[in-house]
Amino acid sequence: MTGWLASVADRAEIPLILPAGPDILDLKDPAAGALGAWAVDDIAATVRELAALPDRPRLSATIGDHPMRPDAVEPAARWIAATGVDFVKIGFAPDGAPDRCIDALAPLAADGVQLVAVLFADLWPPDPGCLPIDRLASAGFRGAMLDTAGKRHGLRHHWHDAQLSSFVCCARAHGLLTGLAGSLRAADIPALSALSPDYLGFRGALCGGERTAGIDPQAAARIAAAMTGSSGATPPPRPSQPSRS
Ligand SMILES: O=C[C@H](O)COP(=O)(O)O
Repeated sequence: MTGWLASVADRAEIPLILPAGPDILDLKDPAAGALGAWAVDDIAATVRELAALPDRPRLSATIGDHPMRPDAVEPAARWIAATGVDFVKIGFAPDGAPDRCIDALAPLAADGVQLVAVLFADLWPPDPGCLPIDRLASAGFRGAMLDTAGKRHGLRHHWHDAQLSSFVCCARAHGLLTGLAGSLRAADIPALSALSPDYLGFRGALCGGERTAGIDPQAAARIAAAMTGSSGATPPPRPSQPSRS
């Protein structure tokens, strides 16, 4: 069954999205770039706040947009991992030294940190054979997600569904969790759910179209309903809300 991920820009958005029941709450500041990072203190506070929630969503956090250099990427990932978040998301582009960055992160994965690679579908060729999936698996990454760095066009503008399906199959065959995102809309959900990724990721669609606008609870409810309709699943129980600070 395909789950869904919701990106939230700050702590104030969390009570707005929780009623929609995302499987993964993704702490990411869209105003600060494709993988804009939250302040570490805010991530750590959110980890603490949500720990007490029954059936809480898992938490992912992005490390920010960095050049593909091990000395930039590895310390940022280590810093975010120290917050205790469930998944640390790291962006990979073909320019620079993505392979060396992946290798530099292997010790973190060996320490038990669940790393998720975000591969930018508008920067890599639309062929899973060109992606470093083998290397990610060997380095101990937990997952690989296709997303877009630019937000003008959606994921399916850059990769056809057959190519996305190959990505899902290839990453899964390597034992990785698989995710698809990139300006996805409710209309994309049936076709992409049919490819059986582990999750679909959303931000813009939760804000009524503009990803730097705040979460719109009604738009979020529409995405939740579309996800439930596609999976045939029972809606998840409504979690209680964390205290605001
Ligand atoms: O991780 C998922 C992204 O936040 C998706 O954002 P987007 O729907 O605005 O492309």
